[in-house]
Amino acid sequence: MTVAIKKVGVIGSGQMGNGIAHVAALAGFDVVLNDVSGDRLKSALATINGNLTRQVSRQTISDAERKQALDRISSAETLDALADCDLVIETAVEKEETKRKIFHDVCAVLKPEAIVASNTSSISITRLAASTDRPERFIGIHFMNPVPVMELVELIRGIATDDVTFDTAKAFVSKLGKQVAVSEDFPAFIVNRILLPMINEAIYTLYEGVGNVEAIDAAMKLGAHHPMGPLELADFIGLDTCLSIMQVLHEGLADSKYRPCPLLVKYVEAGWLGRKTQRGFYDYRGDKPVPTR
Ligand SMILES: CC(=O)CC(=O)SCCNC(=O)CCNC(=O)[C@H](O)C(C)(C)COP(=O)(O)OP(=O)(O)OC[C@H]1O[C@@H](n2cnc3c(N)ncnc32)[C@H](O)[C@@H]1OP(=O)(O)O
Ligand SMILES: NC(=O)C1=CN([C@@H]2O[C@H](COP(=O)(O)OP(=O)(O)OC[C@H]3O[C@@H](n4cnc5c(N)ncnc54)[C@H](OP(=O)(O)O)[C@@H]3O)[C@@H](O)[C@H]2O)C=CC1
Repeated sequence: MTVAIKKVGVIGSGQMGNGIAHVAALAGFDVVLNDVSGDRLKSALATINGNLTRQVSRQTISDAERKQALDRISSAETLDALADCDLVIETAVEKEETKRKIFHDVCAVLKPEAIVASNTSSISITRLAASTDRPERFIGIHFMNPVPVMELVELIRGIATDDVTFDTAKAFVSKLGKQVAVSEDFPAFIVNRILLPMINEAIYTLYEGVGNVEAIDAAMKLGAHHPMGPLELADFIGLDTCLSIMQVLHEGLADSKYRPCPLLVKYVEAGWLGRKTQRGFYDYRGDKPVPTR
């Protein structure tokens, strides 16, 4: 059994939030996009319009569909605007305390039957669910970046998630035209349990001087046919998010093989978070990315 989803709230309008709002609106859902920053919301709407326009120019959607999708998205700086949502997807920064505060505040305004989901990359769904008034209607819906392009969404049940919530989330993901992979609730789930240690190892390879940025990325692109090199991908994901995921793996599985590379820590401490701050393993401020090591 599923419940009807018509209106979707998206909390956090960064790269994942704008992608989730984009695909949900294109699939016919009404969307309320929330962020603490009005500037972020403006730039998220501009990004969504840019990505939709590119889809029009590639003839994957019509201009009328672009306009309808944009009309379905409203933006809000406060959580009150999410009160009549049937499903809310939190996709703010990968910090457990921030997410817990958001769930506390949003549950206070939501109708009791609304489903609450997190797009967390790594944090325990059971633990996040326990910070809400509705653990049975809480679930992990984990999209991949870039959301409009990637086919997969991981679904993660917490210990209390009920069948209706799971079936409704599954139907929602399939209405977006994406495939589901079901993961048990272990640190970083499936994709990031495998992908992030690989990225962390690439950073150790750089840290130990085995190769420079260009050599490491070229090796994995040309030698293993990865679409992006691991350092380019780390910059794309965001180095703060990469570090948070490694910390969750390290703490949650208590195994030294997940120790975040000190060089990753240093980049994050410098505020060099990758593409979103224009500097990470590459410097994006010029015409083309230049390696920083
Ligand atoms: C951290 C987590 O919790 C989980 C994660 O998400 S881990 C990250 C998972 N993602 C990846 O591993 C991405 C790896 N990279 C890739 O697959 C590819 O490099 C890529 C799809 C991002 C770009 O592909 P590309 O062939 O180099 O570029 P390009 O030809 O310009 O783009 C391919 C398509 O993606 C679209 N695209 C590229 N970047 C985009 C973006 N940021 N947003 C929206 N669409 C985008 C392009 O418009 C293009 O669409 P069409 O095929 O309809 O024309
Ligand atoms: N990057 C990736 O490849 C993937 C990330 N994820 C997960 O998605 C989530 C978001 O990641 P991503 O989009 O990359 O991060 P970004 O840093 O791009 O965006 C996060 C957004 O959340 C906003 N924000 C912070 N606090 C709040 C709050 N209290 N209420 C509302 N909005 C808030 C931030 O605003 P401000 O900047 O003003 O603080 C920012 O706009 C994380 O949990 C991440 O792990 C999942 C899959 C892939």
